[in-house]
Amino acid sequence: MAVELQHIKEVMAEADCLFTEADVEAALQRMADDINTRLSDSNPIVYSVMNGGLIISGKLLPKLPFPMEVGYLHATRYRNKLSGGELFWKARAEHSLAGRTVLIIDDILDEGHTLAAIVEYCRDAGAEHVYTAVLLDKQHDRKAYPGMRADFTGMDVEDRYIFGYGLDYKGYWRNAAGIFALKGH
Ligand SMILES: O=P(O)(O)OC[C@H]1O[C@H](OP(=O)(O)OP(=O)(O)O)[C@H](O)[C@@H]1O
Ligand SMILES: Nc1nc2[nH]cnc2c(=O)[nH]1
Repeated sequence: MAVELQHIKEVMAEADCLFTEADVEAALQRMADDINTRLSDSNPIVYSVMNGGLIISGKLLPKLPFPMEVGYLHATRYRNKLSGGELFWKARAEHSLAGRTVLIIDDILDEGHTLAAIVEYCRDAGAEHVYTAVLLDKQHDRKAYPGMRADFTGMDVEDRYIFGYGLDYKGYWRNAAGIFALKGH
């Protein structure tokens, strides 16, 4: 246990800070301004994708001063590993989505399989409009389909293993107040 925690501490000590807390807060404000402009009259259901979407949603939602319902979905394909596998659903929507506008909030669009599956699930459940918001969009050519983007993106990030602001390293450092890249990855 002590060895593991020592490793977790070393990972942070050796990591590169790609975005500071101030950078992230500014990006969240830009996202909120954009979401306010486009969705304030849409009476949306806003879903945070657990676990990674937790911190971002908690920061973003108080900046959206319009009526909305809030819930969570839990789908994961990394499960504390550094590369993704098959999508595993832990919790699906509790609301009826028929005819509704849905906004999905997650921390990162990496290969995009997670968001693509969630969007498809919401559409199949009858949602009229499905929007996506991510703090980070990782820059590479391995997207689920070419040119894939979220409707609202905070910042583009380089193609490295990232943690902080909801993103984990082996289950740790979701609480880190900045966006960090793992040394050597
Ligand atoms: O674009 P993709 O390649 O599909 O990856 C993005 C997803 O990966 C992470 O979730 P993860 O499966 O690690 O679960 P977590 O949120 O519990 O960390 C992240 O929170 C996104 O949901
Ligand atoms: N923590 C973390 N989770 C991810 N899920 C998809 N890409 C990443 C990443 O770079 N870091």
